[in-house]
Amino acid sequence: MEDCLATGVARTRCPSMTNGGKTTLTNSLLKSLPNCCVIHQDDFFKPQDQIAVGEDGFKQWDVLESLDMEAMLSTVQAWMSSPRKFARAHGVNVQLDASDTHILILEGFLLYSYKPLVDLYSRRYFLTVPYEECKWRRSTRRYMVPDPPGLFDGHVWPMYQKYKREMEANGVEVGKSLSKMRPAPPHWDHLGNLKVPPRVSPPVSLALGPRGWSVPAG
Ligand SMILES: Nc1ncnc2c1ncn2[C@@H]1O[C@H](COP(=O)(O)OP(=O)(O)OP(=O)(O)O)[C@@H](O)[C@H]1O
Ligand SMILES: NC(=O)c1ccc[n+]([C@@H]2O[C@H](CO)[C@@H](O)[C@H]2O)c1
Repeated sequence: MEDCLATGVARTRCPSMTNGGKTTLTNSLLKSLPNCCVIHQDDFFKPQDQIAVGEDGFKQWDVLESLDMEAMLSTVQAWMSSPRKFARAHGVNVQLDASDTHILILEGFLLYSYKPLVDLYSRRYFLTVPYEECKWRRSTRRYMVPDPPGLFDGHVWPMYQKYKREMEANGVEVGKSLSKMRPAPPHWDHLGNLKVPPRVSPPVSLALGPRGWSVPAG
């Protein structure tokens, strides 16, 4: 993540499967990175009465159509048009004496499945935990709408696998060559000096072991 600090404007993403630890990681990064904003994909769930019920009888929370991704994209664009104004409006303490570095973290479970956002990244991360660990963590969670019995195996896990397969098929999977990744645009600081664009590195996959220690994968 330290590469982001060398850039003028950096956008990074912290997606993972459900309960992969992205909120925990994001909160930790927020504490240590200057001028850092976060946008949570979960804040863009549509109202409950707009969530479709599938043939399996489950409310389809884990599909892209259950999220207002246009609204999320607009929020990202608001940050892009003025990171400083966005940070102030969201209560982030803007450090004027530091370099004019601004960082946006997008945190969510379906970030790589919405093309307009996929095209905006400058760093990508994907956290995974094994099935058993994921199922156990999920069983301890209480969402605004509690999971009905069988939701994990009947809907959550199959959708995770489906979208992950699609990501891979679309070339968004981890471990792709550098040339497939676009660098962020150059950025000028407040004195008009061109800042070095971020060094483009391949997306990083962090696989979390059963007790959550992360190791780079692939
Ligand atoms: N490194 C870790 N080791 C062990 N447990 C962890 C670790 N990181 C997160 N957890 C636990 O896993 C659970 C899910 O964590 P977190 O909320 O950060 O995941 P998430 O990916 O944001 O989940 P969701 O998709 O539901 O929003 C929490 O109970 C958290 O305490
Ligand atoms: N945040 C919510 O309102 C909500 C409601 C029902 C289910 N979920 C779950 O959140 C996860 C993503 O963080 C998905 O797996 C949803 O099932 C969220």
